[in-house]
Amino acid sequence: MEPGSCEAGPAVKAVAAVLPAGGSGERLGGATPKQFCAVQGRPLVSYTVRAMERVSWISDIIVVVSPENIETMKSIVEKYGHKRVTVAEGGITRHRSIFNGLKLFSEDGFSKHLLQKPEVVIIHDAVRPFVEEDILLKVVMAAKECGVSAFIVLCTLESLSCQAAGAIRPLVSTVIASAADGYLDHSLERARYRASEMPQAFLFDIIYQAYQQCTDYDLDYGTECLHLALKYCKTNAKLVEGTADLWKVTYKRDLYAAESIIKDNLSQQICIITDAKEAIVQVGFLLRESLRNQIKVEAVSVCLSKHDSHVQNIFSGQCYNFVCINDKKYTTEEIQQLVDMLEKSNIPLLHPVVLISVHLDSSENTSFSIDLEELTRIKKCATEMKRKNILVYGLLIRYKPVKIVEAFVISDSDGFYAPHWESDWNSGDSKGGETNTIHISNIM
Ligand SMILES: Nc1ccn([C@@H]2O[C@H](COP(=O)(O)OP(=O)(O)OP(=O)(O)O)[C@@H](O)[C@H]2O)c(=O)n1
Ligand SMILES: O=P(O)(O)OC[C@@H](O)[C@@H](O)[C@@H](O)CO
Repeated sequence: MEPGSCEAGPAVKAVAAVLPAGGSGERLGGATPKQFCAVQGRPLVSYTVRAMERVSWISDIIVVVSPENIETMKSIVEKYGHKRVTVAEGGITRHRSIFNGLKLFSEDGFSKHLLQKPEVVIIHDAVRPFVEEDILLKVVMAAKECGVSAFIVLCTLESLSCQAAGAIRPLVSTVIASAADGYLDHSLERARYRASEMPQAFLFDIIYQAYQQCTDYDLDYGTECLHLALKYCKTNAKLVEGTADLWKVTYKRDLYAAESIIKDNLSQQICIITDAKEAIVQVGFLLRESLRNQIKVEAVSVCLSKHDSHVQNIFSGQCYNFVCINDKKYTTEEIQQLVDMLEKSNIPLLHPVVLISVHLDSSENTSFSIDLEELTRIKKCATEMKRKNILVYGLLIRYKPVKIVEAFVISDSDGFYAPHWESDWNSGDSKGGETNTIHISNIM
């Protein structure tokens, strides 16, 4: 999507992201660099790439890795279906890696992928997986706000300009300076200082020229891109308050913390799978709205067929709970097929996985024509799946064109429930255009 062509994106010609991922992770320990450590069976770097991919106005994502990890990174891109990603070769320091990533856009380093040179470039450590679109938009807009592309003029002006921005956080510990003898020299007034985090954003020409002018000392020992823009291009970055989840995975404890956050996020995700007719999908969307009202839903992807590429996404660790909607008569084959796919995908499952099989009945019957055999079959399936720690529920919905008539939930336990439904589903007629929703008021 062309950024700026819609209210969602920044009014910027093109935005790219450079993710430095070329480190060795010494402080974390272990043989595997932290960006490639598996979290829920998936490399940490893939979560950060995914976070950038979710932002439609980022046109190119450059992941910069050490030479020996180029192939590893390319296989991650392929396995998880990452798009808009180019892998670049890193350097011996973070600054050198970032510079190498930026070179892909310069005329002399023009990539064979014909990357579009960005007006604004985001720099974000690949080991900071919890980055959301709003902070990215804030730093990009802040970097753009002077918006003057007369870059050479600006760099020679004495006055500072602001074509850069960086996320900051309050300091947790006080910063002190130690004297040569190892004793306290002085401490800084903590309230006056902030921790520099990521993401950061720059007019591309600003940060590229800063790196070109960098001394080797800066490239080898520096840790702050904002400082380079100030030192070499007199560009004073705008500081943007970031959220607590922008932290960097540095030590083992950070990896454990990242794992529990990722688990919590993923356990909130649901995926609606349906290969039913359009009208049924409509009910699927109504169910989605009801679920949104009832539980915190991180992500929903509607797959129109089981062979849809979305399904591959699911089994590459994107979703962990499933709502399968179909209009076939109470089949359990679908449940078995999904469980088989889950087991074949050998992704580490968040337990328990919830699988709701929704059966829709629009027949004119006065009540559900489910017979005892069908009911027993669903319950038997649910009992078997429970041994695999997969909780299966059958949700039987009988609906008419304008309203839901009745619904039943079946689980492995004895008996079944009949939730009271107040459905103001007016089948999408033009009345007021109010959102159709299904309210599950309570379960008997
Ligand atoms: N030569 C380097 C060094 C670091 N980085 C990247 O810069 C980010 C932040 O750096 P840091 O947390 O220091 O990572 P490491 O250098 O791997 O960690 P350590 O210092 O513990 O070895 C990481 O995504 C890291 O992969 C990089 O691209 N190239
Ligand atoms: O110094 P490290 O390589 O561990 O991490 C880099 C950090 O310094 C950097 O990501 C932020 O402080 C913002 O510049």
